[in-house]
Amino acid sequence: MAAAAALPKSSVFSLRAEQSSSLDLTSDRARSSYRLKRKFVFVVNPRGANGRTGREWRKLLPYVRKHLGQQCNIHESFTSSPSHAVGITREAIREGADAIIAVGGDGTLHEVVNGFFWEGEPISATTTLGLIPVGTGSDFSRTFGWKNDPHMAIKRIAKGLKSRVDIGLLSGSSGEQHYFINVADIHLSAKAGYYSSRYKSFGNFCYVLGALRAFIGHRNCDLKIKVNGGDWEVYENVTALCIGNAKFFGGGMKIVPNACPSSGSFEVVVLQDFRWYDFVLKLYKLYNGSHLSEKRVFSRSVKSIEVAEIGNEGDIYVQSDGEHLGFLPVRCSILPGAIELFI
Ligand SMILES: Nc1ncnc2c1ncn2[C@@H]1O[C@H](COP(=O)(O)OP(=O)(O)OP(=O)(O)O)[C@@H](O)[C@H]1O
Repeated sequence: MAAAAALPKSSVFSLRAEQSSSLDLTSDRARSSYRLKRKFVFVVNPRGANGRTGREWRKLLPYVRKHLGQQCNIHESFTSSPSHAVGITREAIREGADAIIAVGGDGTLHEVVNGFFWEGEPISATTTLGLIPVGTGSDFSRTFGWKNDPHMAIKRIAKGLKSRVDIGLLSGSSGEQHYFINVADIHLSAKAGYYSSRYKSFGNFCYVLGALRAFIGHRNCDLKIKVNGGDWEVYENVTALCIGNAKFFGGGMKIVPNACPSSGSFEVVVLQDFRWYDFVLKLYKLYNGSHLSEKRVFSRSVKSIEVAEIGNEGDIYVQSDGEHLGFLPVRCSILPGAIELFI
C-alpha cells in the first residue's frame, strides 16, 4: 500500500503511524502533505502508574490527533519491557523523528532521555523531547509547575515552545555511562527508591513504604566527595546526597529547591546525621524545600561531582530519576543545554 511504503521501516519497535480515516494518502496532495509534516513519536509505557498510563493513552489519542494532527504525523510506540524505551527512542531519532514524546512517569522519561545518546554523544541536536506526565510520582514536571494532566501537556506541545535543558551524565566504577534529567541520589533516598518501585501498586504511598523499608539496616556513613575536579573532601555521617538538575523527587519532595534545569550546573544537597525521628519532625520541610535552613543540611552548586565510600562495604545505593543504578562510587557531570524540551 502506498501509505505503508511512504513510512520508514522499523525493526526494533512496532511503529504505528496514524492511518486513520482522516489520513488518506492515496492522492498526491495528501502524500506530499504527509511528507511535509514533522514526525512526532509517542513512546508509551502501558504499565506506567500501575497500568493507568496505558488506559489513559487510549482515551487521549483522539485529543492528540485533534491538537497535533494538523502539524505532525503521529506515531505511537508501546514499550514491551523495562529499558525498551531507550531502544525505541534511538531508532526513532536515527530514522529522523522531529520529536520524541515520553508518555508515562519519570522512569519512562529517564529511558527516553537515555535514548537521545549513543556512545557518549547526542544522536541528533535537532530532535525535541516532550513529556506527557502520566506516572505515579511524575516529579520532573513539578519543577515546571506542570500538573499530572495529559490534556494540558498536549496543548503545551501543540504550542511548540521549546527550551534547551541540561542533562546529567553519571558513570560508575566500571565506566558505564548513564544520563538523567531530574535528580540523581545516593544512600538512604536511593535505597528508599529501590524499595518503593516494588510498591507502585499503592500509588504515591509507595514512597512511604519504600522509605520505611529502607530504614531497616540503614546507617549514616562517611563519604568522600570531589567537586569540580578539586580535592577530596570528607562528609561525615551522610544520610543522603542528592544531585539535582531539577527540584523534586520521591513523589513531591522539594529536595533540591535551588536546582534549575537550564542553569548549566547541578545543585547538590547533603543531609548529614539524620535519624528516623528527624524525618518525622522535618518531613514537611523536605516537601516544601525549607530544609536547607537546617544545621545538618548543606547545599552547593557544582558542575561535576565524584562520590565514593570511605569504608569498603559496597552497599551504598545510587539511583537517578527514581531508577536504581547500582552502588558507589559514582562520577557525575553536567551537559549544559544538551536536549531541547517542549516547555
Ligand atoms: N511494558 C513494560 N512492562 C513492564 N515494565 C515496563 C514496561 N515499559 C516500561 N516499564 C518500566 O516501568 C517502570 C515505571 O514506569 P514509569 O516511570 O512510566 O511509571 P511510574 O513508575 O508509575 O511513574 P514515576 O516514575 O513517575 O513514579 C520503568 O522503570 C520502566 O522501565
